[in-house]
Formats: sequence, C-alpha cells, structure tokens
Amino acid sequence: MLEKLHESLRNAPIVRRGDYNYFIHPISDGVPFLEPELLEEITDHILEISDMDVDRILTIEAMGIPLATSLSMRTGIPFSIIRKRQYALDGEIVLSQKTGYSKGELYVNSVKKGDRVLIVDDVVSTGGTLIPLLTVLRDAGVEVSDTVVVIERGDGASRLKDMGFRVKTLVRISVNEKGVCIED
Ligand SMILES: O=P(O)(O)OC[C@H]1O[C@H](OP(=O)(O)OP(=O)(O)O)[C@H](O)[C@@H]1O
Ligand code: HPA
Repeated sequence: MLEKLHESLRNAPIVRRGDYNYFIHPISDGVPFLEPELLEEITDHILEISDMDVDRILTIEAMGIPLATSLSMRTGIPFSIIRKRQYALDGEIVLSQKTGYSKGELYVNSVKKGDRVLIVDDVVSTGGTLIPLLTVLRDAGVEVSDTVVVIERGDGASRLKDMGFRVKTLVRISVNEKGVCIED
C-alpha cells in the first residue's frame, strides 16, 4: 500500500533552508517531476479515507493544487485555492502562516458560515500553516469534514490533535541531513 509514495520518499534529496532539513519530493515540490501513477495512488487513498460529502475542496498554494485538482476531477467537487496573494473580495479571510523556513499571509476566498469543506495539503510539519487556518475557519463557522495531508513530519499533526483538530495523514516521516526515514 502506498508503495510509490514510500519508495519516492526514501529517494528524496535534502537541502538546508536555514536550520531546517528540507526534503524535496514530487508531491511537495513538483520537482524533478510528478508521475501520474504516484498522484493516482495518493488520490485513491485519500478518497478511501475521507468524508467527501462537502460543498468544496480547499487547498493551499502551491503544492496542494495538484492534489485538489485530482480529487476534484474524480469527484466533481469544485475546489478553491488558499492564496498567498490578496484579492480583497468581500468575505476574504486573512491569516498568518509560519513554516520552518518562511512566513507570510494566506487569503481564503469563497467560504462562508455553514459551508462544509474538505482540506487537502501536501505536508504538515510545524503546524504553522494548518493551526491558524483551521482556527480561522472554525471561527468563521465553516465545517471541516476532514483535513487530509499526504506527508507528516515533525510535531505539527500532534499539536493540531492536542488543540482538538483532527488530521489524517498518509505517511509519517522523519528527516535528517542524510535523508528521509519512513516512520510507519
Ligand atoms: O506545517 P508547516 O510547518 O506549516 O509546513 C507545511 C506547509 O509548508 C508547505 O507550504 P509552503 O508555504 O512551503 O508552500 P509551497 O506549497 O508553495 O511549497 C506545505 O505545502 C504546507 O502548506
Ligand atoms: O521539508 C519539506 N519539504 C517540502 N515541503 C515542506 N513543507 C514543509 N516542510 C517541507
């Protein structure tokens, strides 16, 4: 199960981003290239474990986009991209994101109180993206059916769980300067 994902993670190169050992992988970076068979394996798995009874799929620029596109095409459910650029449309929700190597603002459009959404993203690491996102959505009265993330590293997912946010991940890894280890 998830053989292509596991194999490709074992071969992922590492680069330093400040103090952070950053793995480079087709799903999290789109480089060197993303094979459709890998995207299909992941899409099938997400569809098996997720509650897709939603109005919309929400994903985060940039590397949630291939995942959301694939899920949308398989289910017919529209998707909306949480952007790093402001549109200033009515109802736009702003939040601050901080990862292990970057920080900035994110802008959520097209959700309102009572909407039901599935959230999908490529990686959860520190939780500095999903914690503020799930908090603002909860405060806005948006119902999240599931939050599904392909690759889990670090303590972000357990911090989310401690805060009462449920997150499903497909694989848990650890990363050091030599490479990636699959944890489960
Ligand atoms: O748990 P965290 O520490 O917040 O890390 C996870 C976030 O980091 C990456 O986003 P990034 O902002 O690098 O955008 P990208 O998709 O353009 O690479 C990834 O896509 C997640 O959204
Ligand atoms: O190490 C990483 N690699 C790719 N994307 C990421 N998003 C958070 N951490 C990482």
